[in-house]
Amino acid sequence: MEEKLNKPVPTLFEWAGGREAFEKLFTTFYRKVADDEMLSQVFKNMSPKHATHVAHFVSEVFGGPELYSKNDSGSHATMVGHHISKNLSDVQRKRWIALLLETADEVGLPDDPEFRSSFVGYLEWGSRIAVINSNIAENPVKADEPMPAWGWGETKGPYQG
Ligand code: HEM
Repeated sequence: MEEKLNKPVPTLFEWAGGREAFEKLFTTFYRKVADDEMLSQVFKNMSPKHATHVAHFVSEVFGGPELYSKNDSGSHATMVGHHISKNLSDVQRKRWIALLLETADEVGLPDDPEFRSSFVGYLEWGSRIAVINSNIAENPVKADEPMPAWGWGETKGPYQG
């Protein structure tokens, strides 16, 4: 029992496979987005760096290195700023999540119940906030606010086994 308690807890970033895993996930995903009847319209102006930026943002939120806030010179406010006034709908949000989860299976992201529960929890949380922010005209996040952080949450992790 003691030994189990002393086991180091991996971050979601580490558990998922690190930077490479997130870059593969989002690069594959945004390729699918470009071919998707509904989402291709929403992302018609995305930059060639979009997939990498989102991969870096999520990596950092999941406990990885400061790939978005340092390497990409981004911040929580920068990310939120990209959604302001985009007028996203809940139908688009649901399609975004469905396609991303399909891609997660395709690229072999860990499929254990605990990781997937934390992952889906984050996507539900983040995507709902993105839709809310997309329907307001001013960025509510100040430039110096810290990046969000996401962990294993209430499910606890398979690392305990
Ligand atoms: C957890 C959820 C989400 C995260 C972490 C996220 C993250 C990001 C980031 C980091 C950017 C900036 C990319 C760059 O620097 O090039 C961005 C832009 C954007 N996101 Fe999201 N996003 C989320 C959900 C969504 C959803 C659900 C939608 C729509 C269905 C959406 C639509 C957009 C659009 C339209 C842009 C701007 C693209 C452009 O440059 O034209 N996002 N997002």
